[in-house]
Amino acid sequence: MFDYIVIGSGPGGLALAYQLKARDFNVAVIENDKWGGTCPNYGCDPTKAMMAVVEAKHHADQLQGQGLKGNLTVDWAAMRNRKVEITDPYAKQSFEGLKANGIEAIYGTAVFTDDGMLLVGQKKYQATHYVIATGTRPRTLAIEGGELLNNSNDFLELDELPEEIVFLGLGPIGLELAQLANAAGAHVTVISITDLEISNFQKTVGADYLARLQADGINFEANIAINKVEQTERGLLLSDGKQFEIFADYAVAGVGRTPNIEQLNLEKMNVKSGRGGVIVDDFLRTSNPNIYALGDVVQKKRPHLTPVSVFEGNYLGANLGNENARAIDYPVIPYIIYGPTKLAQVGEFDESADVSKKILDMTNWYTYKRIADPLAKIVVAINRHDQIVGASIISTVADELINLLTFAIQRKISLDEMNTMIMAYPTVASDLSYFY
Ligand SMILES: Cc1cc2nc3c(=O)[nH]c(=O)nc-3n(C[C@H](O)[C@H](O)[C@H](O)COP(=O)(O)OP(=O)(O)OC[C@H]3O[C@@H](n4cnc5c(N)ncnc54)[C@H](O)[C@@H]3O)c2cc1C
Ligand SMILES: NC(=O)c1ccc[n+]([C@@H]2O[C@H](COP(=O)([O-])OP(=O)(O)OC[C@H]3O[C@@H](n4cnc5c(N)ncnc54)[C@H](O)[C@@H]3O)[C@@H](O)[C@H]2O)c1
Repeated sequence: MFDYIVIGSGPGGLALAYQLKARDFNVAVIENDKWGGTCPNYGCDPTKAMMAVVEAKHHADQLQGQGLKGNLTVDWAAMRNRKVEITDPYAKQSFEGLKANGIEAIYGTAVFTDDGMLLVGQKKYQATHYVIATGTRPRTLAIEGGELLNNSNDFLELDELPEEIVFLGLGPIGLELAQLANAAGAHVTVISITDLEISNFQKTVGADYLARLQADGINFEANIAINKVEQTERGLLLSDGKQFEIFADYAVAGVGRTPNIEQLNLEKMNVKSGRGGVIVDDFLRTSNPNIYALGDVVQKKRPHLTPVSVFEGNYLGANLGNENARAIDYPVIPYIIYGPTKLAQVGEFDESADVSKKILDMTNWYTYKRIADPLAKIVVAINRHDQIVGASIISTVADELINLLTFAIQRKISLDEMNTMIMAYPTVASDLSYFY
């Protein structure tokens, strides 16, 4: 009998398991795929390991004729092999880490049984409390020939890069994978079911971002709902049943993710769920008092990101079994779409009498001139206390700047306070006081 069984060994489940173990609870983690979950095996880490190569090429391209000579090319197979070398050891290390820390690591698919226990293979396990941390998987499209579409996992495993690739979806998966394929020499088209607008980002920087990708050679098609995929002699044929048709050697659906809940038998345990996943309250409790849920598998408005799952894991790790548990209180959450140019956003932009918004073109600031960044822009929202409350950035180094602004927003740092600090120059941090 365990105190806690955590179902799913992703970043959220692991953060929780280690915290509970440190509090001397008897803990088990169950995993039915690669230890460590989506982020290190199929998500953040593999994509960003490959993106590092693409970023280096773009940086060199930007300095062509300004001291650098000679064109660089991206070698897909070598880039993929590097990704494998970096990320492959993680699953084993993750499993061994659990064992070394006295956490029971059980391999197999967990299914709740009628008597409130968990069945994994032929064996039953019992705990006082269970935590569902089973994440999501790629969403499939229920269209004719939908099985001919690949997903992000398939794409990242490709040994050779097909020549003509179509991506469906204008989310981070479609946009990031399209940039990897394009940089490695494929002819890439991204098909959006909506207008060409990146949702949740400030419009001006979102439009700049798409223009950058177009300038890099990616084609975009807007307001097209693909409803049929066929295998033809010329390759895959994707069509919308009206006028639109496109041939491709390979097609990837980046159309969102589906919560991993069907296998669990949640109805038996009276755990309520919706289309977005398991329903929880502000204490991450499900409708069953003995079962909690965290991470991507939870139906929530907040973004599905590794640091959010870890935050929830840490929250439960500190609060489970604690009579004075406090409701979860999320900080502001930064969000990035990666690429050689990054799009990053944090905070709120609701303009009111209290909040004003300004757009600064930073392209000619020394920070960006030095690295020959072709476009650097920020939208900042400032309140009447002279505190930054929102920031939306496009630049090569937006991933660095967004975290500093996250800190400034979360800590409510005003211009006066910012000016009490000295930042190393020239860095993105040395520009911070210019945003007020
Ligand atoms: C291509 C891609 C790129 C991404 N890039 C980023 C990024 O740059 N930055 C970022 O912050 N986030 C990124 N994400 C999102 C990030 O990977 C997830 O938010 C994060 O992994 C969620 O963690 P989790 O612990 O909630 O779930 P997961 O990491 O999904 O872990 C859940 C685990 O539960 C297991 N499981 C499921 N059902 C069962 C069962 N019945 N029994 C046993 N085990 C089960 C699964 O196999 C899985 O290993 C990316 C995702 C993808 C797909
Ligand atoms: N940089 C990052 O942090 C990062 C990178 C990759 C993935 N992720 C996470 O992975 C998750 C999944 O990403 P995603 O891009 O698949 O999902 P998403 O939900 O962000 O975007 C899905 C896209 O698919 C489109 N779409 C929906 N139905 C469609 C259809 N029938 N045909 C064509 N297009 C359709 C939507 O309009 C949208 O543009 C997200 O939760 C995200 O947080 C994060």
